Amino acid sequence: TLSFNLPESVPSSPTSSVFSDSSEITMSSASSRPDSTRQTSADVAERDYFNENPAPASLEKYTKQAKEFIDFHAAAGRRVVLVTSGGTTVPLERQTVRFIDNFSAGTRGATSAEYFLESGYAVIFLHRQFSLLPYSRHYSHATDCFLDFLHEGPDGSVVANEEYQSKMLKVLRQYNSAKKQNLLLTLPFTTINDYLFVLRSIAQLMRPLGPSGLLYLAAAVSDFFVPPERMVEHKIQSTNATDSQKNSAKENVESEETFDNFDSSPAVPRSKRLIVDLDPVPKFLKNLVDGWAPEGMIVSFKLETDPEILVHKAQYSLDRYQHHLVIGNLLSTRKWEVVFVAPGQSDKWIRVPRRRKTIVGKENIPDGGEESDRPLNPNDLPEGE
Ligand SMILES: CC(C)(COP(=O)(O)O)[C@@H](O)C(=O)NCCC(=O)N[C@@H](CSSC[C@H](N)C(=O)O)C(=O)O
Repeated sequence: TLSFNLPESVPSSPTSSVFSDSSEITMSSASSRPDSTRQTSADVAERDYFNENPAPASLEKYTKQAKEFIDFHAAAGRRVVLVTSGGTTVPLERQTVRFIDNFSAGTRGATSAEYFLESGYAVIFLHRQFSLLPYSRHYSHATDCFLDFLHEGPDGSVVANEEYQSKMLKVLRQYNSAKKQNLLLTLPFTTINDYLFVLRSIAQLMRPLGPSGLLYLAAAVSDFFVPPERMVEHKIQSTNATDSQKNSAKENVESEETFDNFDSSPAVPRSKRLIVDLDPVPKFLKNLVDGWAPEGMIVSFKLETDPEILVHKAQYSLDRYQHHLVIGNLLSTRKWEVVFVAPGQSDKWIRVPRRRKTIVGKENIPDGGEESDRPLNPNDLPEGE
């Protein structure tokens, strides 16, 4: 079983198993973090971002809910994990019609949250609105229409089909148990701005937990966004824009001038093209590790599509942010394998045996993975995955 062995200072409690596997990843509290007393460029970027972007309307409500949840479980001596899940969006208009999305169904986060709950954690599930949720993910519209699991009983009641009864009853009992014990708090986000404000607030609330607080960042987070001063109010027009719309869109057109040397499609006149000018999102992981939750246990995920760079990028992230674990995964094989990159430990690929369903499959979480020192060849995947 993979164990997050928390440092000695944490109250003794069973190690948590997140992925069932024979490997042992020991996470000890990071001791070599830079001096957090001096103002760094990350501090300046954080201050500017949160001063220049509007707090989401839900921030105060979610902060209150999270504080009550954390206080309740801290008083019970229970470990708390913040699981982030799903993709953040980057709106292109204030009255958003178009947006740039980051890929994520929420399967990784929702499944991991179930395992944390079954391992005795209290879970704050900060998730993309309408993405998969713990337990209900097994019956969500995204995978199977839940009505296909039901039929009308002889007395007109709604009955689960025989073949699904045992599994559905198990999931329902787990779900109701989590609800009854107040072990699961679900908070939705949509945009990158929602996500960053709420993440910062919750991470700061978790600070008193010290290493009993685990931050498990599985959300697919935007790296670029449209800053407020360049965000148009109304839907960007493709044709027949009124003068006022032309004027407001003019700001967008103006920015095209700076892209002259990118003009790679002369066939399409400039006025017909939409060239989007994005700024980088502050590298918030640095702020989180050094300032928001400096004593927390922090696990981030690194998503790549090129197997040649994944481990390097994961190691770079770990070296740059000095947190506890980076779980790397490739888009094409994310359901079958992940690589653990931890300080002072060799990289460890963990893979679901190909004869079984996926690492986050609906039916059977594998009772043991395979270890390897190299990624899967995407061409080796079974049909249909
Ligand atoms: C999104 C998936 C692949 C799960 O997929 P579903 O099961 O379909 O939900 C997840 O495993 C993952 O890699 N999540 C992390 C993806 C991500 O955006 N990672 C960031 C790092 S965390 S965002 C941190 C920010 N960019 C910074 O560096 O400060 C990256 O790769 O760059």
